[in-house]
Formats: sequence, C-alpha cells, structure tokens
Amino acid sequence: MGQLLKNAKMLDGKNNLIQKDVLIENGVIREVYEQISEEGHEIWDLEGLLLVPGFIDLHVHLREPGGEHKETIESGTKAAVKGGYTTIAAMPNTRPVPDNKAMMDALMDRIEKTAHCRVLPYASITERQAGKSMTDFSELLRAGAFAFTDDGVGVQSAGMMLAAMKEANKCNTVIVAHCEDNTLLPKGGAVHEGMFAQKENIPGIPSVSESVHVARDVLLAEAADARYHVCHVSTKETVRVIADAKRAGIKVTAEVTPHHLLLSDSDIPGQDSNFKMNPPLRGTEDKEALLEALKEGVIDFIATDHAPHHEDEKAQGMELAPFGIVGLETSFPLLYTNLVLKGKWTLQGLMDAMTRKPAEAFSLPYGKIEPGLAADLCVIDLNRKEIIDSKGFASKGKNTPFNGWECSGWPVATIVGGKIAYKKEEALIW
Ligand SMILES: NC(=O)N[C@@H](CC(=O)O)C(=O)O
Ligand SMILES: [Zn+2]
Ligand SMILES: [Zn+2]
Repeated sequence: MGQLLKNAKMLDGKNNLIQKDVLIENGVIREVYEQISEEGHEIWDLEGLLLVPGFIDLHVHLREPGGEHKETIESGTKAAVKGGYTTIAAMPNTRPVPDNKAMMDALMDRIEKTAHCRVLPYASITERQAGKSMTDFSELLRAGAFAFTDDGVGVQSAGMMLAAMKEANKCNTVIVAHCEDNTLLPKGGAVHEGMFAQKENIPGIPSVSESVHVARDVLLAEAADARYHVCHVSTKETVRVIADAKRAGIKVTAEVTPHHLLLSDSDIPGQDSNFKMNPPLRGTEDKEALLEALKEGVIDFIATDHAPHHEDEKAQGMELAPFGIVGLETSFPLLYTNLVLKGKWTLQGLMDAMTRKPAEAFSLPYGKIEPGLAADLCVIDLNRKEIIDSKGFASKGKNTPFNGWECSGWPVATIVGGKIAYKKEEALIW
C-alpha cells in the first residue's frame, strides 16, 4: 500500500501551477501523474494546496552539544519541519566542535536518535575552529561529515585556507566559509558601519571586512581548483566579487539569508538585539543588490543562518548580546509575502532557491518531486494568513526581528521520507 496525495497543485518549473497526484511507496516517490488510481492506497487529499519539494537549509545552528539552553537537535529540527524543511545542515560551532571522529560519531548518533528531519553535520576546517591546525578531512568524511566550515569565525590565515582547499579538492568535498577579516573589525562592532551605527554611536562593522575575505578566497579556490561556498553574503561588493569569480570559471557558490533580503540597517527600530546578527543588516543598496544577485543566479540559494540564543543572553542589549537570529519557522511565509506577493520575484524562483538550487550546489539527491527520489515534501497553504509570534515557535530561540509581521503562505504539512513529520491539523482535511 502506498500513500496517494490527491489534488495537489504543483509548480511545473516555469512558474505555472498544475494539478497532479503523487504516489509514495516505501518513502520514495513512485509516480507523479494527472490522475492516479486510488485502489489499494491510503488517500491524502490536498484539496488544491501547493505541494513542493521539502525545503533545504544548508546553514543552521542546532547548538547541540554544549548549547542546549539555546536549542537542541530535537527542538531545532522540530522548528525545521514546522517551517517546511526536510533537510538541514548543522553548523559545527558547538562545544565541543565536531573536529574528530569520536565527536562526529557522537553527533551522528544524537541526530539518528532525536532529529525530526534529515540533518547533515558539518565538520570544522580547523581544530576547535581556532584556525591553527587542520582537521582530518578524510576521517571526518568517513564518519559522516557533510562538508567543512569554521562558521562563526573566518579562517584568518590565507595559508590555512589554501591548505584546506587543496585537501577539500583531494577529498572531493566543499569548503564553506564565514567570510570575515578580524583585522578590519572595530572593538565592540555590533551593527553595519552605516547610518544606524552613526546615529546610535555604536561601533560599525565595515562591508569590506566581508568582501575582502571573499575576494581572497575565490582566488585561493582558483589556485587550489577547489569547490568553495560563501555563507550569508551581505554586501554589494561581495556580490560583485562572486559574479566576477563565476565569470572566470571558479567553482564558487553562495547563499543569502531571508533577513538580508528583507531588511536593511534603516529598519532597525532602536537598540533591539533581535536586529543584531553577523553579518549585520547592511544598507538598502546592499539589500537590493542581494535580491538582484539571487534572481540572476550570482547568489545560488537561500539559507536561514538560524542562530537561536537564550532570552537572557539577548536581553544584554545591542552591544553585549550575542549575534544571531532564528529563521527556520518564518522563512517561506516572509519571502513569499514580501517578495512574491509584492511582485518582486516569482514563486518558482523563490521555490528553486529553497529546494532545487541548494540540492544541486551540493549534489544532494533531494529538492525535486520526481519518481525515484525520497518523498521529502511540503504542503503549503498560500492563502493562510498568520501574524508571526515567536512565543509559538517550536524553536527554543525566540530571537526574531519579524515579530508582528503578517504573512501568507504557511507550511501546513511536512513529509520526510514518506512519513508525516509535521501537520497543522486545523488547516487540513486529511
Ligand atoms: N550568524 C550569527 O549572527 N551568529 C551565528 C554565527 C555565524 O553564523 O557566523 C551563531 O552561531 O550564533
Ligand atoms: Zn557565519
Ligand atoms: Zn551561521
């Protein structure tokens, strides 16, 4: 017996909505067709709701181990499936850092036991992410590492980055980079070096602290012939560097967050630490350049950089609070409402940036609704309106700058490997 999803609206790849049935058997998509016979199958009637591939978020902080007061693999993946995600990649800035086989084994075990969706664990590039000595890539890959990053800090030494890229090339893996040159950071920098920083007299983080690292790294990637990915692009200069690198044939991909697409430093209402993240919200010109870059494919996909922190930590005020905001439970409704419904982008473009594109960039067998692929799916009610209220989040992190925003387009069911991982009962008849 299979599960037959009836009357689903699906995107056809060209931004048209078409009605199809989807048959799942043993967790795998068996058939996608206009009308599939109901005989012998369990029927899930979607009544014209949108059926899409489960979202993929390759930049998530789950905080376990060591930061369980902020988030756990359990709570973070619960937030993920509520947001429509079926695959997420977990950043290694935990305590301890997954920088050896024993740690990676333990992490894989926790994922296996507690995760509600697929979790791909990053290993660190350097031991303890200290930037000094490289981890054992092949051993970590054998233990299950997805790719390598020191996210949370930039790899300061060009020599170390080049060595890591050469090793990545040998091991057929990807270097994923948080780009930030510490020598360009002011002491206590908390927001973008721009209007808001000036007005509030807060030390500003300059755009060049990001772009100079990206410029360095694409040249290193060229020298090492490595696959290289840029995390959370925030500046127009970074966009220009990536566009140039792609033109030169360098194997670079890049991501952008929902918050950098939707907010700039002019939207920061005052000293509210829910608007403090790294990289910071930049100027409006940066924000516009990021959306253009995403539409043109200079930036490849969207990642949330879900970075939960405890209320008490965030309550320390703009200058002392840790960097980071949550994103898993609000990304699609925010982007659909503020980009698609406002005519700035197509639904197909947005969907690809959250499903097919991240999968292709990292050669993952997900991100499409096709026979033979895992039944990782999300059902969305495009007409459902809700006001964002972090009190209701599944995530332990309530640190969002989007509280009170009214959005349409809420995920109402998420299916991972053919199993229902999340279902909003009141929104569905099945
Ligand atoms: N993005 C953030 O503001 N914070 C991240 C670290 C990071 O992504 O660099 C975190 O771990 O809290
Ligand atoms: Zn980062
Ligand atoms: Zn991050």
